[in-house]
Amino acid sequence: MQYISTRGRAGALDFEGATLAGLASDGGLYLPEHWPTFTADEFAAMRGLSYVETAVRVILPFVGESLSEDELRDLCTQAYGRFAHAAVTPLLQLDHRHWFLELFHGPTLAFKDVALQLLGLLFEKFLARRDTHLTIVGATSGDTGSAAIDAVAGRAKIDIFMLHPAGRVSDVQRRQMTTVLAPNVYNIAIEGSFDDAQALVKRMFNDADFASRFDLSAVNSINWARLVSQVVYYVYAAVRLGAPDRKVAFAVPTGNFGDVFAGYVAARMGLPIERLIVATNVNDILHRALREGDYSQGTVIPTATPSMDIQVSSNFERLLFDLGGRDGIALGEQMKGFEATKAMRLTNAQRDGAAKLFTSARIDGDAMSRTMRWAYDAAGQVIDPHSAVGLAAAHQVELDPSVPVVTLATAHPAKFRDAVERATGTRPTLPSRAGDLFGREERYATLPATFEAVTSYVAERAVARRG
Ligand SMILES: Cc1ncc(COP(=O)(O)O)c(C=O)c1O
Ligand SMILES: N[C@@H](CCOP(=O)(O)O)C(=O)O
Repeated sequence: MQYISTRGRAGALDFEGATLAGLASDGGLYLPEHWPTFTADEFAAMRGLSYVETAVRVILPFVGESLSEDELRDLCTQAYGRFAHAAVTPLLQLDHRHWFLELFHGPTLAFKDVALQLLGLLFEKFLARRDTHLTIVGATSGDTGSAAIDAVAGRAKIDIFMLHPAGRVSDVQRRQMTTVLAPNVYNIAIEGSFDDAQALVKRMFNDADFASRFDLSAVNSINWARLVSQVVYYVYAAVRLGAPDRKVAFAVPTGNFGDVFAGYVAARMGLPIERLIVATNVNDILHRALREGDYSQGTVIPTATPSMDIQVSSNFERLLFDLGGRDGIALGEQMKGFEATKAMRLTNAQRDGAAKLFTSARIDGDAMSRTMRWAYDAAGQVIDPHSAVGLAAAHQVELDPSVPVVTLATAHPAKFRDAVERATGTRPTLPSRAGDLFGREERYATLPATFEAVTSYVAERAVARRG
């Protein structure tokens, strides 16, 4: 399997190359050159499989020659062995048609662990084959950072520089990152928004000298290897609810469009998905894009769902590429226009293609809080604010009532204790696997959101680490 760039000018890479590169050299994102598919019988045969075996079946067609089936099984066994639930991503029934897919049983209590536990191991495996020392630069609105740091802390051939927006992540999220004192971990609080942090990261990749000098790589969902492991839980949940004989809908709390794009990939692989409901908070660029074709960047508004406070959704580019006939040169022009003006209109092909599978809903803070209370009173569940945005959207969108609707529960409520307590009166406690977060020393730098400040910070430390 080869991977091609959404902007059509970078050379194709195999799975190993695309994983290590992260972002393509033309600024585009990698996608497989074609979508592997499963037959209905092959999906039906997955009903009895464990999470690890489902992961092996789903991911194997994407890895090509980069990993043997046994190597992949070994990595998945290690990655998902660290989850606190035997089902890895269990399904919980909320009422007669709504389900919760709990994705937060990993070490850092958010869905990011599903992908990053595996990605950390993939990096290690691939680096053992080469004489390369990777410098990971990443941007986080709270959850990717802690999951990535947990996955790579202490690994010999990797340094990680993680940018988060200062003061805009929860205290638990920040401490999960900043109390990891491993010598290869650098946390940077950026005086700006997540979008500023993400733009700085992309600019570092687009600076060819800087990127090659330090062998940059990515842990954000711009890295294809992040997304492929997220496809697994769509399949795992859907076959348990009757797929392929029955269609299933998914409601996905969305920010960078990575998680819901993994659902799109599952659909392209043949999984019968009735609808993918894109749930945004008031930072609603995706809702406007899907409803009106207007992809224009607004100012980020801080909310009680900080991980979704995003106004430029990186993975939307992958969807536009796939829906627009995979014309990388044309998409490259469209994206350049967006980068220059902060606005773009979707083409008719992109809008019509998206409308076949996606529906969106914009959920404000009141609706989010009401849904947290509904989950508590009606279903006896304390849920996190991001998952509540997804569930509110699942309640709002009209669908055939016989279709089960699965909301992706993307974080443990204890990560957002203040918001949960405000909405429900209950303060969730941190599971013991989070450790003594509040008794540990924190370490991080605070920097202005400028390219010069961040690159000189990274360069100085990356040079020192390489000796
Ligand atoms: C808890 C939580 N929910 C939802 C999202 C949005 O997911 P995505 O960025 O893949 O759209 C994030 C961040 O990515 C998150 O951390
Ligand atoms: N919500 C994310 C933002 C980064 O998204 P990613 O999926 O591209 O890593 C976070 O928690 O950091």
